[in-house]
Amino acid sequence: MVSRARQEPRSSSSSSSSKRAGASMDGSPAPPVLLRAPTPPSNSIDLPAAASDKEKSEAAAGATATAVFDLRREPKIPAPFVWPNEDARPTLAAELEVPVVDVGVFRNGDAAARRRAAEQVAAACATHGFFQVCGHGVDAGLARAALDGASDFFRLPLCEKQRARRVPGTVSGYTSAHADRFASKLPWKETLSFGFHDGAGAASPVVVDYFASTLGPDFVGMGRVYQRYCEKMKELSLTIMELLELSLGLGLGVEEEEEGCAGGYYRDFFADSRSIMRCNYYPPCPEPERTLGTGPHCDPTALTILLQDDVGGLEVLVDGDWRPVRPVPGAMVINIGDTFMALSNGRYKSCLHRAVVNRRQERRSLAFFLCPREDRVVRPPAAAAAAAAAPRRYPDFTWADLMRFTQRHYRADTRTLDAFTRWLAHGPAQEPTTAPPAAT
Ligand SMILES: C=C1C[C@]23C[C@@]1(O)CC[C@H]2[C@]1(C)CCC[C@@](C)(C(=O)O)[C@H]1[C@@H]3C(=O)O
Ligand SMILES: O=C(O)CCC(=O)C(=O)O
Ligand SMILES: [Fe+2]
Repeated sequence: MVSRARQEPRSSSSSSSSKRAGASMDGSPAPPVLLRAPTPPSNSIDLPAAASDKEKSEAAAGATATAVFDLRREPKIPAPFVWPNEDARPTLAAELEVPVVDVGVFRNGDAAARRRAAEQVAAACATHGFFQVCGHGVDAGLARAALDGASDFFRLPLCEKQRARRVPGTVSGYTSAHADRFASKLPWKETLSFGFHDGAGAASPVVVDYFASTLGPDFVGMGRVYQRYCEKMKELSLTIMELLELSLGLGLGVEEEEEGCAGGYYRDFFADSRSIMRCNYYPPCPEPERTLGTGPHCDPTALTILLQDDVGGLEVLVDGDWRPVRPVPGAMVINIGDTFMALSNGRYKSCLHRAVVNRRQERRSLAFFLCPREDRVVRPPAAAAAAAAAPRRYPDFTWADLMRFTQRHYRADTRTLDAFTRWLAHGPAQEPTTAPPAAT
């Protein structure tokens, strides 16, 4: 039996000192706190096809209470957090060699440097779909403030965090282990998610407004940190879109390239993006080898920019093995999502990844998910199909449809895009027409 020992995190960490997981104030095991479930929305979230009969009968019976787990007080992991061995397979020790690409060349480099960066990205995206970026223009102080803001939020008492609890059917808000959505394979994490968009559609700073309206005036400072952080994330996303276009050989003409002018199909496609910011908080876990912080999945979104602290836990599936992605100080992790895989007509792959937890240290990661405006039709540029001389791999769809699919019908996992295209062919017809869940 292969040892199931989970790799312990790297020794040094700027994270807070490790806390004993699971001990309540007097040391006795703390029962999960049961709160009455919010009234299910009219179009309640269907359980994924793989849901057990028990889950479906509970849903049909309109479960009257939703367990809310305070993950810092569980001495052993409750049954719903135990994942199948296939998902929680041990980690292969070898870290994944992920190129660190200097994207600063898109602001001040020469065409040759941009081409070299594009070659690094093409090599990564043709295999595991992950690369890291430096020269991203995000001030180290802002990155630190964003990570520390996550610690400050998640250290709040559960009742305070619950003031921001997720609105059913949307991705916005606070959740502890998604216990409000799923009955099994619960992830050992808490998350806080909110939408970001700027430009013509935003009369005021939407992230500041979200924190002020959801958590109150004491949280305006935290909102300002994430407002600024999201603005820099969007800027970086558009630079990476240029880089991806160049790496796919769809790039700007030679003269535009020489002039380094911004533009291109993908950059324009996301100019009015409406993205999702998610703060992940992974408490220390009493039985890390039996659960997962985030289960195996491909991101349904277009691009993910991940800022992780130095604890480690992100893993990518490569040739059947789970390979750690080591935190590189000052760098950010980039991966392609399902929506960009469709935009590249399948030339770049949305790759399987997961997050593992450990006994001793909390871990924080900030994921910025780039998403198109809800009603934009996701369709690859003609050149993408022509260049690959391949037929269209995916049908036209809107992000609103894919978002609704992941929030109301299907738990994003390893086969989301295939399940979605099948649902598109049969599903929406029965779907009551409802406005897409607002990401903000
Ligand atoms: C559109 C989305 C759904 C999830 C957040 C995201 O913005 C992009 C990643 C998705 C997710 C993290 C994939 C794994 C399963 C999931 C349920 C989770 O563990 O949080 C997914 C997110 C979701 O809230 O549905
Ligand atoms: O926390 C991590 O390292 C990964 C999280 C992730 O994949 C996600 O939130 O989509
Ligand atoms: Fe992810």
